[in-house]
Amino acid sequence: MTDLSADLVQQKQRLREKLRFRRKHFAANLDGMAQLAAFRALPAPLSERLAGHAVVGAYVAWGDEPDILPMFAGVAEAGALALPHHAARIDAMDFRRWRPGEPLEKGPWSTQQPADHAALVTPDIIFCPLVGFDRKGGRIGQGGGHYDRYFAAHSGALRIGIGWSVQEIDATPRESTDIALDAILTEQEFILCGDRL
Ligand SMILES: Nc1nc2c(c(=O)[nH]1)N(C=O)[C@@H](CNc1ccc(C(=O)N[C@@H](CCC(=O)O)C(=O)O)cc1)CN2
Ligand SMILES: Nc1ncnc2c1ncn2[C@@H]1O[C@H](COP(=O)(O)OP(=O)(O)OP(=O)(O)O)[C@@H](O)[C@H]1O
Repeated sequence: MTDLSADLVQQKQRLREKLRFRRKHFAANLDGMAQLAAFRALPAPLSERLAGHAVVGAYVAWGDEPDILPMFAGVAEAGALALPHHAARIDAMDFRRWRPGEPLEKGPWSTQQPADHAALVTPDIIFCPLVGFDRKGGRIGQGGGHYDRYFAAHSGALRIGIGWSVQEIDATPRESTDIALDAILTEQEFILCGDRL
């Protein structure tokens, strides 16, 4: 690792700690009505994409992440919802189909995931949880590089970041392996980045 990339990794780690703290306090102070209203409706450009039976990659909220599954109730009933899955910590992240009523299991990173025998699918559009973001589509995740590697291997899938508005920063330190988001959805706005949507 060069000194420059070591420095970027350190900068990102410091930002992650600060942003997780902000996210925790924001989520703890959201009142019940605000919780109910947040992330319940898809912005028009996204619902148009989903109408064509696109396979949607979402996630089961963990800790203070926004819960987005209610937004995809119809998609899930139609059998077009996929969730991240890890066979083991050393294995790459993939996506498995999941329908309401099917079991979820605790994965090797403690997140809830479909059973190991669930069908492997490739989402057309991926909603990924953020630790931090900027308006140009820069993203800070958990730090494992799992989404970065998945995005690199599946560059055709649309990438939508999900976060609370307080997770915004002016600019995220960018490593060569970072892949920009196409859009970001917060409880307040839908931010388009790039020209794929
Ligand atoms: N809800 C949700 N599901 C998800 C993710 C996520 O961030 N949120 N993932 C996103 O990749 C994948 C799971 N992978 C994860 C990898 C690392 C950590 C994490 O918090 N790591 C801690 C250290 C944990 C440890 O070493 O024990 C950290 O980086 O501080 C979380 C999830 C797939 N599913
Ligand atoms: N396409 C890739 N191929 C190989 N290594 C990668 C790739 N993408 C990321 N990495 C590695 O993963 C490390 C962590 O990446 P980064 O700090 O960007 O994580 P993150 O984006 O916060 O996490 P995630 O992608 O899981 O949400 C990077 O320093 C890099 O070494």
